[in-house]
Amino acid sequence: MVKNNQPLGATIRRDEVTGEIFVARVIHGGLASRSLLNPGDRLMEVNQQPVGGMSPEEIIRILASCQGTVMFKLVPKIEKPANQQATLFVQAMVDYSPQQDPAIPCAEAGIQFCRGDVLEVLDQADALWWQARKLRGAPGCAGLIPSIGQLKKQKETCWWQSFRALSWFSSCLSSAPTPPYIEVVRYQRHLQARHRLIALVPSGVGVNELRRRLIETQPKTFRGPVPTTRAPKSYEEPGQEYHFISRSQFESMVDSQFLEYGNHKGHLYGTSFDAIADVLDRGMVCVVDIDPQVLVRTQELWGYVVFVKPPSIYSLRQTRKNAQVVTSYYVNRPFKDEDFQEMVEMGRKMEAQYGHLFDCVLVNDRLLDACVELLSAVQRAQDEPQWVPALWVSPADRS
Ligand SMILES: Nc1ncnc2c1ncn2[C@@H]1O[C@H](COP(=O)(O)OP(=O)(O)OP(=O)(O)O)[C@@H](O)[C@H]1O
Repeated sequence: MVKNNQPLGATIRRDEVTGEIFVARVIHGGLASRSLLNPGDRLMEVNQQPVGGMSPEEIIRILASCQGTVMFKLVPKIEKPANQQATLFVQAMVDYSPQQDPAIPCAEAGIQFCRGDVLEVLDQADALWWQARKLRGAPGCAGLIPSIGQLKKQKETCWWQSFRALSWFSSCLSSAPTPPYIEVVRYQRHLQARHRLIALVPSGVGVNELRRRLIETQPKTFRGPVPTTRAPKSYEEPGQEYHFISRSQFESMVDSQFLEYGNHKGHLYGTSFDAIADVLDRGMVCVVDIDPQVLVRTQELWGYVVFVKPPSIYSLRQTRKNAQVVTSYYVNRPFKDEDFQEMVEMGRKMEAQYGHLFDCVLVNDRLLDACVELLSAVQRAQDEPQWVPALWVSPADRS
């Protein structure tokens, strides 16, 4: 229901048999809920005009023409619906716009959300349309969001198709498709608990440099346990960013021990479970760079995923003037414009495909700024309360 273009925070429905008009739902925190309207109340009159037998559209027209106070005459529903469900917090894995969803009963009552938003679900009484509010920004009124059941029904809408594309990628590595929402809880790591694994997702834009500098700032805190077959550079200390091993040693580890491994510019690199566990068990923070498809957001690793994104081509030209790119022919050469275009394009594609898996997006523009930002993101991940998947935390540990 809308008056003077302002939603009243309620929807109505007509009983097709009796023609009676009922309040269908009342949005939590909206004007109608403050006026003590309840779902199931029978609407008799609006400003003394009987509404029985009218269509909902006619009633909305009456409301739209009302000036000042609106008086409803209602027959209240005898038993009030008790919302027994505990509040649920979910993190959206998809973008959603009610204006583009043809199935929503009232687009004005819906809320728009983006991947990564945390939503407080206040009402799940309707199996198809839940009421929720976004936690980011100023606390607003609740709105309708599709329930998980409703999302499953809506396989053909545009925004759902983009979600299916995403879940296809994730399913390359996990057999379960990505759900549209995951239940999350607020969690503060105990001081004695293992640190979260820090996973930097590269898009060819300086992840190695950032990882190296992070470890260098506090070598007793940060460690990168990546075995590699390449030779150490003059400034690299074995065991800090890399373990330098022979190809035959590497190959003997390949079958069982790696989360991910591959050939990069002629050398083998890997991320092994044991090496990560070793760093974490020493009470240090383990920092790896990893392909976004590798599942590190698990109960074992508590991965905190930082996507390192390129700035604009203009900024790349400015900041990489003196930088060298290592080509696949083992030659260092200055960056070219094609390299920058490739970085920007790669960053755009990765964000579109895997954005729902990133805890933090960091733009590697000016190197020192990016280093400071990375350090503070890593500290936040370890020391501040975080929304994490509910599956990771036992009920006794939830705050
Ligand atoms: N913000 C920055 N400003 C200037 N130079 C940078 C910046 N970030 C990285 N570089 C330089 O760019 C070059 C490539 O960086 P790096 O080797 O870390 O890239 P990478 O993302 O790991 O690339 P690849 O995935 O291809 O190995 C290095 O010479 C590095 O010093």
